[in-house]
Amino acid sequence: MFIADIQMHSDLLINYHKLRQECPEITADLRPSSISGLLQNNYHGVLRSRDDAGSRVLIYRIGQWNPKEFTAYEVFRVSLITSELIVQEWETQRNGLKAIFDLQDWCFAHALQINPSLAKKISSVLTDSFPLKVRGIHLINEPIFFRPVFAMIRPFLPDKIKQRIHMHGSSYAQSLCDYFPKAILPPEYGGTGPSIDEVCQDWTEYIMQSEDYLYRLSLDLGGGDIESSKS
Ligand SMILES: Cc1c(C)c2c(c(C)c1O)CC[C@@](C)(CCC[C@H](C)CCC[C@H](C)CCCC(C)C)O2
Repeated sequence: MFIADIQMHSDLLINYHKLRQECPEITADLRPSSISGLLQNNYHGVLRSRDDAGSRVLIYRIGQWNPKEFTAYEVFRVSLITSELIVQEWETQRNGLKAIFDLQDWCFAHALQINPSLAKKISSVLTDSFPLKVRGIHLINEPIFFRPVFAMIRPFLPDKIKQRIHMHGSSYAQSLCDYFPKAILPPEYGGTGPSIDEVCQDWTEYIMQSEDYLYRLSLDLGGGDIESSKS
């Protein structure tokens, strides 16, 4: 073990707790009931099968997020919930994750929700405040006016992460298959796997079943409104 490694790991731990303390809007209560509307709308799913590298593959569909109904903080909470669940899996600890963001129907109302402080939090979880290896970020259907938002996040990202971000535009059905096996991708994304609706419904069910675990996590980490459990 090298001193540099120990330093890196303790920074990660410190940053993880800092995120939980500084941003209770996202982290105070990880029970999925507060964001069940997003989940029921099939905003998010995790593919049943891993990719060839053993990474978990997560899909987010921005078009399923109604910005009048849910804030960006609540949308962020969905990612945190999934992250807390998959970080328990040893294969994910070892092989990390890849995320596909479908930005179809990204509009001005979404862009307005992403302020510089949130942009910083997004880059911070990708970089050094959550113990998951981010092995790839794939943006598809990104419209022109997503660029100013990405320009807010980008400067905070280290080169290592920047290099793992891929923009596919609208011809993603071809190019996603260069990164993921066809057999695991839903047909909506150019694959032959289960449909995106099935993927989202299965993962929603899993999140809902994990409600108790997520609640206990909120208590143990004591971020905000919920009383710390001192038993
Ligand atoms: C541990 C972990 C977390 C917690 C996480 C993500 C990943 C890959 C993680 O490993 C990705 C999504 C994110 C950063 C939450 C994002 C929530 C916002 C409100 C979504 C809006 C849409 C973004 C403007 C789209 C672009 C984002 C990429 C450049 C990451 O949460």
